[in-house]
Amino acid sequence: MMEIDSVRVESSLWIGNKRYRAFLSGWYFSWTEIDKRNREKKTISVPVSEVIGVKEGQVEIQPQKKVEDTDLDFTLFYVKRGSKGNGIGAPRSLGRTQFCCPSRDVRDQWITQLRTALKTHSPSRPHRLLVFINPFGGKKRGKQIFHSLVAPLFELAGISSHVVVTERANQARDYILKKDLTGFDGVICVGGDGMFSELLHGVIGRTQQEAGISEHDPTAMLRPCDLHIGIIPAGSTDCVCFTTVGINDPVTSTLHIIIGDSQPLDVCSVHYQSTLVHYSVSMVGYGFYGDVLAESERHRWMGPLRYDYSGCMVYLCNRSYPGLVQYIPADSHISSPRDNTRCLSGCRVCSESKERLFPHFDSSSSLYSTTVSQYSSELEGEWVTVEGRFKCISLTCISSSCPRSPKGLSPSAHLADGTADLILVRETNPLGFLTYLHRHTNTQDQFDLPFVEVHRVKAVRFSLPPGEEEEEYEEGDREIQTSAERVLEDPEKLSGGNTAGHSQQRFSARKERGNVTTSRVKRRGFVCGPCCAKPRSISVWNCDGELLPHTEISCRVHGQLVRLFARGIEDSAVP
Ligand SMILES: CCCCCCCCCCCCC/C=C/[C@@H](O)[C@H](COP(=O)(O)O)NC(=O)CCCCCCCCCCCCCCC
Ligand SMILES: Nc1ncnc2c1ncn2[C@@H]1O[C@H](COP(=O)(O)OP(=O)(O)O)[C@@H](O)[C@H]1O
Ligand SMILES: [Ca+2]
Repeated sequence: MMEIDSVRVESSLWIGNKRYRAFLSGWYFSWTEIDKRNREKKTISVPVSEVIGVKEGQVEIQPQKKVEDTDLDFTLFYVKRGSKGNGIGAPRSLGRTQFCCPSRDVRDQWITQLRTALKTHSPSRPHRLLVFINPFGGKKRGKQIFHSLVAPLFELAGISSHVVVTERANQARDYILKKDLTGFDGVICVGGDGMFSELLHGVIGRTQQEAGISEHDPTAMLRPCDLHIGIIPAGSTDCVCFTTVGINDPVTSTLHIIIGDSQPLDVCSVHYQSTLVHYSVSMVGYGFYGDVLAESERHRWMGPLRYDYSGCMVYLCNRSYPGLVQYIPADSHISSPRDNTRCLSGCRVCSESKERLFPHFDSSSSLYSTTVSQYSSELEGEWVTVEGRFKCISLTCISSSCPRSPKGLSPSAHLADGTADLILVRETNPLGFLTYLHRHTNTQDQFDLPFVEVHRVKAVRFSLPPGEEEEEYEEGDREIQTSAERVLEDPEKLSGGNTAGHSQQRFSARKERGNVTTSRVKRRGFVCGPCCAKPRSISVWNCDGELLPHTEISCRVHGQLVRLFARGIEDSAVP
């Protein structure tokens, strides 16, 4: 018999030939084995928010779909936590349990009750998603990963998707900026950090355009984006996925998307004079990381290995670069890059940051006050100046961990605290620099070296020493337009109003990818490869895997600007 009251649903059920007592109460669905003497044995509990679907009959979807429509059975699919895989967070897989009921009536009641609970307890699940697949990312397995691993799970969960297989770089970004997105609850990329970056630019640009905020204005307070971004890892580094989920596994990421997990993320805007150049989440890097990226673009055919090969080549060149770095420190009472903490799921530092970042947010109506200033007070503070020769300069909003470096560029960085970590590695001997690099891969502290310093910051700017002035690019001239400008053919709609001059900027760091050719960034005194004869004094910025066309840039952190379908790293056994 089935007992139903306002707080609890209960009945006997069978799994195979074993009898269970099943309960649905509050947020959990549980089943306890009852032995022949009516004693309770072990209980399995699944949060309703982690149920993927409830199907009539005996249903299998792996290794292939099989449905046997029997009267007494129903099959429950849910998120199952696996043991540690090859990441720093636990992988998730699809759990499946087939229940047999005493009657068809009881079966139908269980299905109805479970589906109602699912609707009540999972209000933020997506129903319709826009998916972009880069067929050339990473090992070129994007399409296969989506169709074999992701699509069957979406179908099981009742999520419909519109799929776009990209044919050119920036197609996904332009689509988000230009097309009607009504009805979509999120945008998904199947690819690497470059594809994520396209979605990031599309979503931020579109939100600012709709809010009438100029992305070019370095002091403007950007509007946080409602449309969630999901990442199915199928690229080379997949740093954003690894840092926000703890593992690069397409099934784990798909399950986070289905249950509508939400993880806010800091974003850094990079400006040249008063023009927006790029947004970054994982790394804005000059010196070593810039040179590695420039070199690796020539070896794209090697796939993900190109970074290791180029890393060795650039390491052997043993270069350092002069520069002037200025930064505005973040409040050191809140957190520090050397406090040995990790930003884990439900992080206190990040949740307490929300109020500080959005003092004008009205949580009762989920609205931002339109009467308050569009300009951020976050930029208040003293600029600190550091001058010298550097092996590398890196700025990262998040820890930027990846399989190559499981603790990341800055292990104690926070995903959503409104700050970034600035790492300055001064000129040193090759063994010293190798020690620094190697410490990214083990438990030793990479900041505990005399030539390394790290600062938690809100903004950074970089300039060359006098006499090393910046040059314009000559190659493959292309108009630079920001996200908003691409969509808004009518610039008057932008309230910031300083867009007119920006399309004059020349952007010639032209890159074409995948099956197309790659033309490298060239500048005087900058010759890629280990074979260069003369020392170079200017490197190039690597911004989340893109080469920037400018050297004297300024960067600013925008706290919790976007949201991912993720929940941070849950495993406490992180290195
Ligand atoms: C001796 C071992 C050294 C290991 C050093 C590991 C440092 C790892 C830091 C990782 C920071 C990752 C930041 C993320 C950047 C991505 O956004 C971005 C784009 O990714 P996508 O292609 O998937 O679109 N990726 C990158 O720019 C790649 C940067 C990768 C740098 C790796 C360098 C490997 C260096 C190996 C040096 C070996 C020296 C050996 C000398 C004998
Ligand atoms: N169809 C396509 N052809 C060429 N380039 C593309 C295409 N789709 C996306 N891209 C670009 O390829 C770059 C790399 O893609 P990504 O998915 O990040 O792979 P990887 O991690 O291997 O670099 C991205 O910057 C993206 O803009
Ligand atoms: Ca941060």
